[in-house]
Amino acid sequence: MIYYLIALFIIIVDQVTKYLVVQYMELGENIPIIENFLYLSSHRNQGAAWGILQGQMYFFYIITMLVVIGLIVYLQKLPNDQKWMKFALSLMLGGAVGNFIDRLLHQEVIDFINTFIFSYDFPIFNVADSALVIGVGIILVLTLLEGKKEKELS
Ligand SMILES: CCC[C@@H]1OC(=O)[C@@H](C)C[C@H](C)CCCCC(=O)CCC[C@@H](CC)/C=C/C=C(\COC)CC[C@@H](O)[C@@H](O)C[C@H](O)CNC1=O
Repeated sequence: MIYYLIALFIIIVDQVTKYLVVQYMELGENIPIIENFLYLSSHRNQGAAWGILQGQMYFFYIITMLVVIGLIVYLQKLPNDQKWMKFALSLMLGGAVGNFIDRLLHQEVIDFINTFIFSYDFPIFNVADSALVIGVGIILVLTLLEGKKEKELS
């Protein structure tokens, strides 16, 4: 149950930050937070990561629905001792729903976090994307650790 509250928290933070960007920033406006590293840039994306599949909303609705159903089934099935795994799934659930709301309401996703990682202009993203990527990252680490443990045991 707590995991749905985490997902809900992610959705609220995601939607509130997007609301503030829409309300208080012009499209294309750039606000430097840390020069040459972190900027707030009001941006819209009709696609997925790196703007792939622009405008394919029905595809995104179907994929996101499958992702959300998969995450809920997995959250229900996993034993309660798998806290980190369930935490990662709840982050991804919140992220997927956050972007889904944008796609349903606006047929595009609101992005505003603009970072220059090693001077590479990484695509502008949002809180939902961050939750998704962190969730994927935690699952990757858990899987690697699991694999390592098995190797030591065998
Ligand atoms: C994070 C997944 C993208 C997110 O997927 C979603 O919504 C899911 C729930 C539904 C999609 C329809 C299906 C997944 C597509 C998978 C994908 O795309 C490959 C992703 C790899 C990933 C490694 C795990 C890289 C990460 C990139 C970025 C995130 O950096 C933090 C750049 C984000 C910017 O391009 C920004 O404009 C994107 C915009 O906000 C819309 N966001 C989405 O479509």
